[in-house]
Amino acid sequence: MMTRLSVNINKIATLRNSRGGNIPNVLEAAMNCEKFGAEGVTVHPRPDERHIRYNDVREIRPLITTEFNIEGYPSKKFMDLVLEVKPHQVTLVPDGPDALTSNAGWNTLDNKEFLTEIIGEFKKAGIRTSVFVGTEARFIEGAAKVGADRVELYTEPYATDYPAAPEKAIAPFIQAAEVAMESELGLNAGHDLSLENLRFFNQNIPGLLEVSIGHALISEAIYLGLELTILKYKECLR
Ligand SMILES: CC(=O)[C@@H](O)[C@H](O)COP(=O)(O)O
Ligand SMILES: NCC(=O)COP(=O)(O)O
Repeated sequence: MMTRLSVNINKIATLRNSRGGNIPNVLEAAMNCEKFGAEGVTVHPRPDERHIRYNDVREIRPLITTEFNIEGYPSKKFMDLVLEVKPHQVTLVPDGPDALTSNAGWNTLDNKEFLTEIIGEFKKAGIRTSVFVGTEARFIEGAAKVGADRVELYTEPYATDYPAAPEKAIAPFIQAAEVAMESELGLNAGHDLSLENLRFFNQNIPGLLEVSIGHALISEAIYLGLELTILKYKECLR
């Protein structure tokens, strides 16, 4: 099965927010991602709404015909939004409110009770749950124990190490994928994946179901256009 590409459109919203007004239009961008072949749209609302806004999330939901993935820290406000909007998937990320961007996965052992309760709420609402984790086996196994359907591997360390030493960079992720499989968890991945490093990642990670990509993809679209950029990312996933 081919790995699905979910485009994170936070950066489109960040550009719009820099000026006020509605250029570029995030709703149009979400629809265009799907039109140009993305198999999903990801958003990551943050408490200060400096990227995608809560209301954007509400307005995008009815437009999505593929898969809608909402990522974020499960505060009360975030949970209420997700339960109202009912995306196909929610990805829980342990970011503090002032995080510049996501910079770590969950310690699923220390947060066992918290995550179990939250995942239970989303499960009751029929929303698939994914937990953002690093490559440590005990935290992936912990994600299964709190009831998650999937994990999303935090790929920033892979992206950083890939240019100098691809084999070394991928090794912990191959092991993590095996642990996820043994734990009967579906496998997603994201953060800093790009046209440079995506093909190698996908070729080497068994059972990869979905990647969510924003920063590099939207940046490349400035030069190539969104349609060609999405096509190029999808080629890396073949
Ligand atoms: C969880 C993850 O890696 C992404 O959601 C990333 O944090 C993008 O969010 P920003 O665009 O707000 O940095
Ligand atoms: N979950 C990762 C994501 O949505 C996008 O991360 P990035 O490509 O913006 O680093």
